[in-house]
Amino acid sequence: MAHIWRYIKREPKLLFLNFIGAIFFVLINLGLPTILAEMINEAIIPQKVNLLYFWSIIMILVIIAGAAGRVLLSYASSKLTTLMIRDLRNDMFEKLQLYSHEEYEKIGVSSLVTRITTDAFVLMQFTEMTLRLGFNTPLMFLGSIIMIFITSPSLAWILLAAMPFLIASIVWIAKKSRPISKEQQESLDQINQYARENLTGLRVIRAFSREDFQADKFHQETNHYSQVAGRLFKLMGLANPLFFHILIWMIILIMWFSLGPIEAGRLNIGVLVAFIEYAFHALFSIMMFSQLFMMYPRTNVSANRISEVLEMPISISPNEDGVTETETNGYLEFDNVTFAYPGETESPVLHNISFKAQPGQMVAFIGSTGSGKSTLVQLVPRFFDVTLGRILVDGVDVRDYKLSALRQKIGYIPQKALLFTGTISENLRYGKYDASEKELIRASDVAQASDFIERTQEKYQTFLAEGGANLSGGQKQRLSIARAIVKEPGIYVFDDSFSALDYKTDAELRRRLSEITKHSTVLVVAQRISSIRQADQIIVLNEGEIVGRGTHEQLMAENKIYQEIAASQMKGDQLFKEGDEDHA
Ligand SMILES: Nc1ncnc2c1ncn2[C@@H]1O[C@H](COP(=O)(O)OP(=O)(O)OP(=O)(O)O)[C@@H](O)[C@H]1O
Repeated sequence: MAHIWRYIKREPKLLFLNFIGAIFFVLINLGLPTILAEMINEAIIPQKVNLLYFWSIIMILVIIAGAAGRVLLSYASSKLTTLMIRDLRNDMFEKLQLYSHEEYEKIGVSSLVTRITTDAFVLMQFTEMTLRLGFNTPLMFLGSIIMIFITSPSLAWILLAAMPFLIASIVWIAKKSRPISKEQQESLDQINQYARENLTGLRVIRAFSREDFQADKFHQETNHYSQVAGRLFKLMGLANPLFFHILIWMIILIMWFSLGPIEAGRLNIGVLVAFIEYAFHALFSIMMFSQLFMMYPRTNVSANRISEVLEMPISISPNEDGVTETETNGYLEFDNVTFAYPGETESPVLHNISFKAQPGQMVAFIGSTGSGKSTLVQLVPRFFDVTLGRILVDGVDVRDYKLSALRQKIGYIPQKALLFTGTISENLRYGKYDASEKELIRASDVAQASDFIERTQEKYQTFLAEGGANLSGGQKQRLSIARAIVKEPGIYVFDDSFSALDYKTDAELRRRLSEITKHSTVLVVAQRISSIRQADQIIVLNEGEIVGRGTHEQLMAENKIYQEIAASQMKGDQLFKEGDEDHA
């Protein structure tokens, strides 16, 4: 909840206006019953028409002034709230930009989306209500109590008797609603996750005809949500009738106990009406305040979820004061690296990995699925940090770099090509926003992408739908490779990025790539031996350990696992035949 204050105190002028509006509103409302009492006693009962006009005009003026206070209050509270939610969401987004993979995995992407949207909205609603009711209802309550003791202290006990009932009901409802609110938000996370999975995996779902299965899962969760929401609504729905019941009983008691004093001439009708109004205001203030109180548990759940996002310790800090300049560019060394995924320290996925690579060289990684190839190359741009050992880039431990400077040196091409909504040229300039048209064309040429780009009507201005959905898998991969080439990095990391290319394109791309990477180090994770056979060094991984290293020829001659991989991909002589074609 400290977040709310942190944001709204940034706007002291609006906060002041809010306060003034609230005070104004309270003073006017406290004045009205007294004016009404005067009107009844002096004008209505003695039937003095002139005085009736007089008091009516006073009353209208006071009501208009009250409305102005209310407008001021609404303006200030809504403005403060919208500014708060804007800044809060921006801060959450900025924090998310700093998250490493570990933090994303801890909370989960769907939950993060709910937190930045729905939870922030819950906080916004609560803040708006607090600003609107938080000041004036306690003031109104205190003012009404004072006026009650001034107008008719003998009846004040009725109000005091009603209050414990009211407060007990509010506390009971608030207590009950807290766990239900938590369940509701968690169910919303789940709904988000199913919706996300369904939308991103639409083709697979259709190909396997699993629409009904997915729909069932979704319906089950939405049913669960509606049950939980129903329980919450019921509880909240109970509040108003309960409160009004207490109010009505209080008014009946006031009437009952005022009969005697009126008969005896100790109380007049005007004062009785004012008293009822003040008592009503006092209890109504508690009721309004209780809305905040009852909303608090739900808001608290959302506020905690937001705090978790904002206060999450970042495992890989941006290291703003780290190294930014090095003498060389592209030297890489893994020095006895062991790595376990966060929370799985007992079972490392990489063990004692050591190798060196230098500009102009290509180092390739091959091994069975799950042997740790992708994990290994992802340690270079620090998507995760090593558990033991160190990784040196240009002689400096990657942890000592300013993170952005380290990543600037690396052109990472992921397994699954991801493009952004926008034109092809915007996508290609992603790593170098000031790249010239010529640079884009050259990179696309090398990446074997220019052919299909040239065939499109708008060429480099062709608009790509979300994630590049209007392109084929191979086209996406080629653009993703071209994007890295535009950046001209010292180290290229191809994380199985040739898998969607046909053999011919793959071979041509590697040939062109070797021309432009004379001064860069190239790391390649591959499934196909044909993609890496000309590498200067091939590292064979098995269960996270290096079980062989050398050139293709050396490994074919002496490494059993490599031979098995080769045999499983194609018959030996076929492999050599294709290799010969490659060399030609
Ligand atoms: N984010 C993660 N959290 C925990 N374990 C993971 C994570 N990513 C991968 N692993 C595990 O690490 C091991 C190595 O995975 P990795 O993706 O590096 O293998 P790979 O050799 O690249 O496989 P493939 O060729 O199938 O892509 C696997 O056992 C995998 O289950």
